[in-house]
Amino acid sequence: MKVRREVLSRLHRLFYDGNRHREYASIWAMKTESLNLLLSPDEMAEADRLTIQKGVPEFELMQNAGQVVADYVRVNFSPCTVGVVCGPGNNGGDGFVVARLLRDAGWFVKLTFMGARDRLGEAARQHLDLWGAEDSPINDLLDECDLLIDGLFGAGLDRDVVGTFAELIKRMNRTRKPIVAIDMPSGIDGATGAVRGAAIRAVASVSFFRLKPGHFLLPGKSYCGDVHLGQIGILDAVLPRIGGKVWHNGPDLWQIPPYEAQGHKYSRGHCLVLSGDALSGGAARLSAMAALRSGAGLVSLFGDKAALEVQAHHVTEIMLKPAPLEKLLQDERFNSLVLGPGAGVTNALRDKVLSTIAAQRGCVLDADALMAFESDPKSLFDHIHRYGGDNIVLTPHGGEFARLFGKMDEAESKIEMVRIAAEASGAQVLLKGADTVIGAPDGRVVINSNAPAILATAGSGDVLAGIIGGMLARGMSGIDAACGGAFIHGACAQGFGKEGMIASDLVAKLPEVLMAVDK
Ligand SMILES: NC(=O)C1=CN([C@@H]2O[C@H](COP(=O)(O)OP(=O)(O)OC[C@H]3O[C@@H](n4cnc5c(N)ncnc54)[C@H](O)[C@@H]3O)[C@@H](O)[C@H]2O)[C@@H](O)CC1
Ligand SMILES: Nc1ncnc2c1ncn2[C@@H]1O[C@H](COP(=O)(O)OP(=O)(O)O)[C@@H](O)[C@H]1O
Ligand SMILES: [K+]
Repeated sequence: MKVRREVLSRLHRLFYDGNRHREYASIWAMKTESLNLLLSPDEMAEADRLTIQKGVPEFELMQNAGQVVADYVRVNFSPCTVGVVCGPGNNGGDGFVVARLLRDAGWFVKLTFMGARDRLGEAARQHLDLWGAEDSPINDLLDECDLLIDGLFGAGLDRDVVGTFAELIKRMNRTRKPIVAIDMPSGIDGATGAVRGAAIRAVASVSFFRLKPGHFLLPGKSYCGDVHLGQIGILDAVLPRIGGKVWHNGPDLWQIPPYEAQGHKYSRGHCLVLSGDALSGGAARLSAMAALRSGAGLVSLFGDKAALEVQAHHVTEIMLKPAPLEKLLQDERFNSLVLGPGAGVTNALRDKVLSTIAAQRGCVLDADALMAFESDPKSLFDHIHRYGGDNIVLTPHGGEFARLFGKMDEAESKIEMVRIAAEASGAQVLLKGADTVIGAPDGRVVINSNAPAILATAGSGDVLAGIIGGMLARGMSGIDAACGGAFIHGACAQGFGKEGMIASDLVAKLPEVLMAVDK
């Protein structure tokens, strides 16, 4: 009898132990110098300043910046007449270098300088002198050139563009000629992606060292065209001093736990998804299928018996658990939950959310699970702070976000909004939309930019919640699961890549995408 108990206990350990919050080494600690790191214009200026302080001449940085842009132009365009429009600061300085290098390469180049020589910095003045040719009247340049280079404003844009400059930007856009922007399209705020008055619509933006949030946040992203990054001699070694906390999402940021040769279904977690009532079960079913396809070892729908009887007609691999949640939560193998899709805003749902948080399970709170707290969000946030939110992901769209976190200042960028929300709630906040921004309570923010507009279809958010639920079941932390989930969701839509996509097509694409992101 004793032996049998020991064997059972060993089996239990082998199968279930350590399953509940099995976390894989987070790779964020190594991300300070990642190429996915995004720097605001102020942080970028600081990187420049620190690099120059360490002995790299500004003249050389500017030369290299111009070289990167000129190389991009030479690779992507055939020799033609190029018009370089230079503004009053160092963005214009880069423009002088581009003009000279293309001229040296035998291209025909015109340049208009919209500033004053004596107000340029030393490096830009030297490069203007090296260019050394006559300024072209802007009308000639716009009429006669086939390709325009926008060197008006970059990281130094510090106010709305009005008057002559706004008019010039509009005229450049109206030519419908291809425009390559140096660093950022002039008029786009590099920190927020906002259009400051007027902005260049570029076919390409060539930037330096690290990209900026404005390259990926809307509307900025839609003004940038192809985004190209080049290295110009700014030192990675300055990055720890800058301490940037915003990243562009991609598989380098997170790791999906690998399938282990000796693994079994319980070692990949069991995800519980709350079913809506008998007439609203499709959303939860989409989440459940997405969680299972994302590699959770097991997925079960739970909820009212009447609802599960309807679900029984639709599901095969997914199990049905009519037991009350309190009872289910006594079983530690249920390590991840998805609550909200199609659930209905009720007090009962509110209680289920609070019980799940108190039981310290990984969970995704979506849609109705968020709206159940609309009148008293503090009770949700207090509970998360009390029991820990590392493995909790809130996935509001813009409307739900405003109702849960209150209307924020219009001028606040999505980055700041999400940062405030994640800190207030104590959980990861994934703010959905045409651009998706994810925040962790410690201030880390990740911008996801791979989602095509075909994702705006009924049920695609339910699939996202399910993917994240599956990732949590596999042992990823809340921030990794949220980032991984958003990226994979976008990649599924890209993989489908055509009109007519419905949410279940995303689920069908998951195996292919998971193979592709597997490292
Ligand atoms: N050492 C550096 O700082 C380096 C900077 N580089 C380039 O320099 C750029 C940043 O240079 P700066 O900091 O000089 O800034 P910018 O050249 O982007 O713009 C600053 C100038 O534009 C004016 N300005 C800003 N907003 C305006 C508005 N709305 N209407 C009218 N005028 C406006 C400012 O008064 C200032 O004269 C980067 O984007 C990059 O292209 C590169 O050369 C690499 C090295
Ligand atoms: N224009 C768009 N471009 C890219 N992604 C989008 C766009 N509109 C919506 N999405 C994405 O589609 C999903 C929609 O989710 P949600 O609003 O919850 O819809 P539903 O409730 O129908 O599932 C989110 O992941 C969102 O980021
Ligand atoms: K520019």
